Amino acid sequence: MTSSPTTTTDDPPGPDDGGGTGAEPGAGTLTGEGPSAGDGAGAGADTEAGDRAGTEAGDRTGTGIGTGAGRGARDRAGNGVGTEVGPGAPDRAGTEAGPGAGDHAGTGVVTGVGTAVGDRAGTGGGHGAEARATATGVDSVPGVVPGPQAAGHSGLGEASSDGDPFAQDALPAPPGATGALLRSLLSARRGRVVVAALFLLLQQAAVQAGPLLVAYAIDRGVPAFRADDNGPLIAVAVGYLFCAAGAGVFQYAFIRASARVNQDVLLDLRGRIFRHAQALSVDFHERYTSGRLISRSTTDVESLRELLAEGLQELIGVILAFVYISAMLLYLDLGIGGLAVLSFVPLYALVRLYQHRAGAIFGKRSTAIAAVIVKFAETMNGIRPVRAFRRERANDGDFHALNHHHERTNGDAILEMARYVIGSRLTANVAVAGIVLWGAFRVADGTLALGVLAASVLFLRRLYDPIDRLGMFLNSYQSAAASLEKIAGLLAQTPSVPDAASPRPLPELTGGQPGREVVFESVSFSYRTGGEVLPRFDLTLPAGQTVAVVGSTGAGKSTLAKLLARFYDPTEGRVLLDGTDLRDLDTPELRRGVVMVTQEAFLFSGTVAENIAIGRPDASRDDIERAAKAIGAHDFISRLPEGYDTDVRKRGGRISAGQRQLVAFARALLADPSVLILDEATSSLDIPGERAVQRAMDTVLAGRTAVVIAHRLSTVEIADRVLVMEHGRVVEDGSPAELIGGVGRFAGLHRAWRDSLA
Ligand SMILES: Nc1ncnc2c1ncn2[C@@H]1O[C@H](COP(=O)(O)OP(=O)(O)OP(=O)(O)O)[C@@H](O)[C@H]1O
Repeated sequence: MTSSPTTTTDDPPGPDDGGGTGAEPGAGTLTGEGPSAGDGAGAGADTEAGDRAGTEAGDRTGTGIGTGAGRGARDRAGNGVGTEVGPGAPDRAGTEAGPGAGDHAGTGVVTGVGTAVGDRAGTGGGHGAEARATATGVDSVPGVVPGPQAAGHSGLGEASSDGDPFAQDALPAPPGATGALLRSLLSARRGRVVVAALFLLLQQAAVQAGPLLVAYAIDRGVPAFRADDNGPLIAVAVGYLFCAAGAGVFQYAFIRASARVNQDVLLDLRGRIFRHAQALSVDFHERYTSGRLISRSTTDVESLRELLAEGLQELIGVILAFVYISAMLLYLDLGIGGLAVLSFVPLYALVRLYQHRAGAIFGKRSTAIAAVIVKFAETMNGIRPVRAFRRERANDGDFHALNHHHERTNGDAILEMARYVIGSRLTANVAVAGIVLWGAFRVADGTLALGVLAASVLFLRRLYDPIDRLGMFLNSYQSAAASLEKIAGLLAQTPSVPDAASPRPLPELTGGQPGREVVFESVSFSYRTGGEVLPRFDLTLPAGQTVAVVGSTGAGKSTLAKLLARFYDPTEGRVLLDGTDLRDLDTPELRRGVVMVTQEAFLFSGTVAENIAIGRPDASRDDIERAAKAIGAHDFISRLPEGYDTDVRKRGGRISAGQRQLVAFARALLADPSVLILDEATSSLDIPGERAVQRAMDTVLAGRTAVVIAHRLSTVEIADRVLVMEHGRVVEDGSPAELIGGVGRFAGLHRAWRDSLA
């Protein structure tokens, strides 16, 4: 990324930011009430959201305490859209509200609430604003699958420093890493590689025996036959058959042996990519989109497959043929052999030139196909905002450009190959013509046997034929080298949140201890790509306390939560869990101790029961059902076609956002962590759904330390303590009653919310 991260808190809402929407009657008031108003454009992308991030980018703009006001607006306006906008719908609010904001004044009253508040503001506000929203969408959360506007341009926007607008933000492989990767892949199966090479050697020997037998037949067999001795000719015929059969058998043996090596290598490589990517920290995934990871483990691995399956065989075949045929030619006749060897000089120069030029082209081609995949994946992941914002045409345009760019790089590669083939054939034909002419004169002089000339011509044809194949090899090699370099770059990444070198256990929980104490000690935090998000602070959360964190979008609530979940380590200071630095904890122990339920309540493919059991893989069906009952999810799960055994992907459409939340809560309840972090999703829940989630929340929060990033004032009321955050700082801290009774920011928000319900 060349552009600097833009936090929209520094980007005051200009006339375009929400202009069209904020001006709508009613909307202005509401957004003014909400602390979110105008800030945080583009910051809404939920960094945990992964592939849903595109949908969510900006949707959370309506979050924060202003959400209550939004709901009020809905109630007054009698417009269903308001429900979704007001509470800061994680995936529908911005999406559906956005387009209405600028385009339909009628709904603008309500939809304006959501859109004016955050980055969607741009959409309603007009083209200028859209352009800005695009920039912030990409920049404010670098690397996260961007929001709808951003998605439209991401492939183009991630320009690399080499000036290629289509280039991905590639991870450069350290020097020597590519070779080391290939060596490590092959050396693990050295024995089989040697066996395969041996078969290839034998196959080549059998193939290349042909011209020698022809020379023998012409120069010895025919004169002997004339002298009534047909033994040499019969021997040649038998030898020829024998060699042909041998070539076939060895070819088969080679293909079998090499196929096993190839399969193993690819299996190994894909496994390494998956394991490594999964082990990398959250910040890596925020930078490196899933589309690019897919590209690494599909097209890039595939190009290595081509190299191994065909390219290497070609190369070894060509090298063996060159060595063997040169030796035979020199053996048959030093002069002809010497000329043939001399012709290698211009051919070698051609090969080097091609290698050099094709290298650059293949690098671009691999990048170009990755950009196509990224664009495709992003668009499909964010299909709802794409529809809602009518991005189809713009997306078509972007995709067309990326697709064409890929096709052009492909065309360049083909042209380069054509130049190479024509050049090499020309050189080879000139060499053959010269040698034949000179050989013919020598046959006429009687200084060269006709059989030797015939065999030499056959050998020469066999010598130069593989040059095309060498081009093929170079093709696969360049393509695989470019891909391997990208894979090596990915595998060279180290987690920014490393496992503890010598992990320390957490102190045993004493009976009845409600959760664990959390201490942020002199903590400050900056994302890799931006300025300080959380200036130095100290904060203690006593064991068992339920803390609601509220504040405007971009205030740093999620960042605080992510430090506690150790998605990131603080830039300075420590986060302590019952006195132990999170960095010193064994990762499984940390994951058991601190659980974060993110807004999107992600469900994995598998059954509902399996999804709940992720919280505790050894849980019995009874445990799972007990957790679901406690949360209030049992009834809806029982009504699913196959109850707990319903596949959530196949029937995912049947599981609503609120139900997903309940499943996520049941999962958390089963995991039974001592610290639970809840990034409250409120958005697309209807009133009964919201109530169900609220009740479930009471259950899941009980008996543990809990941090809730609260978007609803009703949630805040169940907390023991409220932290109001602004610009990375806690500006108010107290019990809900204290803060409501005071004169601070929270009191104002609460009054606005109460009034909106009146
Ligand atoms: N991965 C990231 N890289 C760089 N900056 C980031 C990243 N994630 C968040 N930020 C920035 O950090 C600041 C705090 O963001 P954070 O997500 O913590 O806010 P928040 O209060 O949770 O907002 P919201 O209510 O919208 O979720 C914002 O300015 C945001 O742009």
